Amino acid sequence: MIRTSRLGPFRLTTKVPGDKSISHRSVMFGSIAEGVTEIEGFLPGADCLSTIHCFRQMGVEIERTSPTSVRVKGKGFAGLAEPRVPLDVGNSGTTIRLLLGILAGSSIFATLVGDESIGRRPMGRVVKPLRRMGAVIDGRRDGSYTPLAVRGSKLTGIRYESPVASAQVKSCLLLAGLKAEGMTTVIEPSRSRDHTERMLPAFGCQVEVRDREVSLAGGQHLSAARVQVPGDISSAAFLLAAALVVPGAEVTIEDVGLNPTRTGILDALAMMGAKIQIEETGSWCNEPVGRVTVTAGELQGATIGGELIPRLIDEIPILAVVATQAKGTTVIKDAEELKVKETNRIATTVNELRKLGAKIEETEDGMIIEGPVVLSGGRCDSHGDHRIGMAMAIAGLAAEQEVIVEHTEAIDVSFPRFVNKIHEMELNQIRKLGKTY
Ligand SMILES: O=C(O)C1=C[C@@H](OP(=O)(O)O)[C@@H](O)[C@H](O)C1
Ligand SMILES: C=C(OP(=O)(O)O)C(=O)O
Repeated sequence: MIRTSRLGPFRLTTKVPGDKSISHRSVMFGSIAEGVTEIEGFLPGADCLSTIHCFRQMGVEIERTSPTSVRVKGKGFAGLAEPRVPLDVGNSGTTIRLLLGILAGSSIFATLVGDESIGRRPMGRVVKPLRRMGAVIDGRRDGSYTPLAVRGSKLTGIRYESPVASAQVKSCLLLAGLKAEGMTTVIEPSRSRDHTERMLPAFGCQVEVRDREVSLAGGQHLSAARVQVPGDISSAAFLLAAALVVPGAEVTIEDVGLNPTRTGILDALAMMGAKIQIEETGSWCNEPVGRVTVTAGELQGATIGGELIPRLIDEIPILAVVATQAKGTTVIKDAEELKVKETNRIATTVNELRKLGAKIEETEDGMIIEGPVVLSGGRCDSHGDHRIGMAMAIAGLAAEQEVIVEHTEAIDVSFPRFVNKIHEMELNQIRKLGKTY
């Protein structure tokens, strides 16, 4: 459980834990590469630890040399050992979908299970195209849901027009494509995060990107790399949002990933009139990195939809919190994908924010929020969804009464020690004459 209450003006300069998407990929690619991959800035969140656990069960030696440093002794694709027990992906959609792509073209048999939430998430979106490549996969409801079983087999490359802009679908098929005969191409309706395309070249693979189309040739081998993981912009979003719901606040996040396929949240906040300064300071393993500062100020409602959605998909719950403090109507549309995340995030965001006094309506493909409102506060629940838990805790910083968020253990999935950042904000309140404003 986390309790938060209204904050006075504060200034905070901080860093956030490593990017979840990049941390997963660094362990996966390192495991199927030849040689030793060294990862720095790894996210020690539950999801990425699930990825480590799965590869250890396939005989890969993975050493955690510090809480955020990982050494992976790669086995090459062919070196993966057949796991004797089901691979447990926990709560992680990225782990299961990318792993399916790796296993489909392997020479082993494996079963995949996850928690109750994973059991509700659609797997047909990767199982169906993988079967077209020749994969042998079975599972509950004809492979639409976990538990799943994969028997590695010979694959052939395909040209696949994905109906959804999903980096998990794209990455799964590209990983299977590495073991397939011929070319594999994935075309997306709009661009999803491109970490796979950026990281594979660092591991010695050639990937061709043309607008919404990504291709690679089968039969390529990966060789070990050094990966420095930038801070996760999706985690930073919660702290930046705090600067927008607390009058007089300012938050700076350093060393955060600024990959344009991930910075949709900064664009959306700018559309709402937020004062944002972005400074790119470098490139880590083909990923732009920098510093972002958000300063409190008046916000207006905006319409957020279309190609922006895949670039901020995980940030929509916190965007909704910010929208409660913006003047006018905010419409979030084209976001049906939210229904198949850890929870149905349209329903959980709307229901939980309403408990705190927000004016918010659910729609078929998103939500409509009216602001500004003074949130009343009260009791709400993460429903086991890390992003909902954090969004509600940040809402509490602007509420009249205390906000109590239940089931916040889930936050460890992507942002261990999130609550310490709230304490840092509290400690950094600007004090005048011994009073806290
Ligand atoms: O590829 C990834 O690392 C991710 C892709 C996104 O999911 P979809 O591909 O299902 O959109 C995102 O929501 C998830 O947090 C991480
Ligand atoms: C949807 C998420 O992750 P995953 O799909 O990997 O479970 C998330 O982190 O918000």
